[in-house]
Amino acid sequence: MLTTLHSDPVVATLTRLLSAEDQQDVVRAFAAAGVDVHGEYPDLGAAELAERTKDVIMSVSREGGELLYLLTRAIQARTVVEFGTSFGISTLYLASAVRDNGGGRVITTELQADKARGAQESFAAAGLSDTIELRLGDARETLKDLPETVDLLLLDGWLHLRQSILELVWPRLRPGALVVVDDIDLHTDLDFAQSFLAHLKDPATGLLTLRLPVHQGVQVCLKLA
Ligand SMILES: C[S@@+](CC[C@H](N)C(=O)[O-])C[C@H]1O[C@@H](n2cnc3c(N)ncnc32)[C@H](O)[C@@H]1O
Repeated sequence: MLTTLHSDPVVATLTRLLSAEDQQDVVRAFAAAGVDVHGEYPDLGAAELAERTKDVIMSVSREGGELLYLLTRAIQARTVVEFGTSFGISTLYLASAVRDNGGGRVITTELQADKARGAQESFAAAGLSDTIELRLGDARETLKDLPETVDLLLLDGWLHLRQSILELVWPRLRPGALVVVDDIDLHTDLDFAQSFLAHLKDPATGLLTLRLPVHQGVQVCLKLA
């Protein structure tokens, strides 16, 4: 059976984007942007950090993307929210799954305008524009207005904002919804990363959570009630 993920326009678009990422040295790209990924977590505002890294492709891995497709299909998600579009690679995996679930919407949000424009072009090339709503701006504003029920949330924007975005979207997440956090292994020595992980694991939060050894760690969480 041919899935949307394996259809020609989606394969061609993902191949183009992922090949460009393969050719990029991400550490050098960050350094060129004035951000030392091995140093302190950059003490810059979200917008300044997005501006400086506007040419850096920093997507989910291929395996991570396939995991997103699989999870979205498995729970038959029709409404998905993504924090951090970048060039739209993860969005293409999510939207392919939503289409194959019978249709719905991926609401994704990006702070940096050039990246958002590039992502829109890729969504059109992949034939998935009708399934994706890209909101340009700061997720802390753009995700305030959401559909009544959200089935899956991907947290892939700046690490220090993830807990506040989870809290913003939380009332909309249905029981049984999934929260997927990419790059959970990054900056684990920092306070905000530790307190976010502790929040995910705290039984009082109401999540069942597990780290999967995919790329730089993917934390998959189930909202229990
Ligand atoms: C790791 S990249 C996302 C990668 C993308 N999910 C993918 O797999 O292709 C993080 C992105 O989040 C964006 N971002 C960070 N903070 C944001 C915010 N507060 N609101 C909207 N976008 C934000 C950055 O500009 C950057 O493009």
